[in-house]
Amino acid sequence: MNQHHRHEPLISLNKVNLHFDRNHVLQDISTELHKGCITTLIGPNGAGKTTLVRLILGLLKPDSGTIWQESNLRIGYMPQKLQIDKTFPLTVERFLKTAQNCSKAQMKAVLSDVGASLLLEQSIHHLSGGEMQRVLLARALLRDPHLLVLDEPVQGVDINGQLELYNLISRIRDERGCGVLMISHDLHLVMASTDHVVCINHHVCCSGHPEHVTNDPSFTELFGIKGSEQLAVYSHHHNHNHDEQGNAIPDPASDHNPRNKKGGC
Ligand SMILES: Nc1ncnc2c1ncn2[C@@H]1O[C@H](COP(=O)(O)OP(=O)(O)OP(=O)(O)O)[C@@H](O)[C@H]1O
Repeated sequence: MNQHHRHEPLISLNKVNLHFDRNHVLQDISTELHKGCITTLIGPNGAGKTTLVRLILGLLKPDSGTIWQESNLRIGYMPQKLQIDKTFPLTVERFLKTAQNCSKAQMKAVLSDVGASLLLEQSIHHLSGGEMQRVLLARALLRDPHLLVLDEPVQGVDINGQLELYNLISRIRDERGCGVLMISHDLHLVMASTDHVVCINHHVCCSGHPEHVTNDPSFTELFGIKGSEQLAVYSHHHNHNHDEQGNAIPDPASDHNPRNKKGGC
């Protein structure tokens, strides 16, 4: 077990369920987020990742199950993308102030933390993909969060920039000791920069330390990854099928069936 997991949890979900009308989007989700630990949420499109994040942010309430969080927990949230009216002139400085009432010195310090110290006076509309992600990260950090929640933090960034961003997130975790929850579609890069992986497809399919799961032959079978293939193209082999509501139905004939084989999804 990773040393970070010895920390007390920041947030603990126990058998959380959530429906949108008849769509049972989250089914009996139990997981924990820990101080100093980077947890990555992966799963196919429509699996409920963003919905789970919205629950954790307190924007949605579960239909059943409990979400416990440490008292006075501060969460810094980096959204997937922001719709900003391009006709509305907005510098990075003004944009950062929309999140938190903060001094110029605080803004400079946090921009320097994310390697974007020269951007303060720039228009938000003229930033590159990587610069925008750094500014969004800086904005989330201004709250001095105990938990940083990042929804696809490397979206719109080239491969070198993605690696840099993941390294930056690891460094921020090391320096601040905060917990990190991120949604990612890039399984390969995520494996190198995360402590804990939770794969959901409405329910938790599998979870664990990436070194443990990648050393397990059932992992390759489960995720269908080879070499540097990415999550976007992986074929998600299950040990079960899903009905139209997404409920897991074991396939009795399959050797992926948990009754027939230990471990796996
Ligand atoms: N506010 C809502 N009202 C009704 N249905 C919703 C709502 N939000 C999400 N859904 C549905 O819940 C399911 C899960 O959506 P969610 O955005 O959580 O998936 P995701 O795993 O984040 O997907 P992606 O990887 O494509 O971003 C989808 O079927 C979606 O249509």
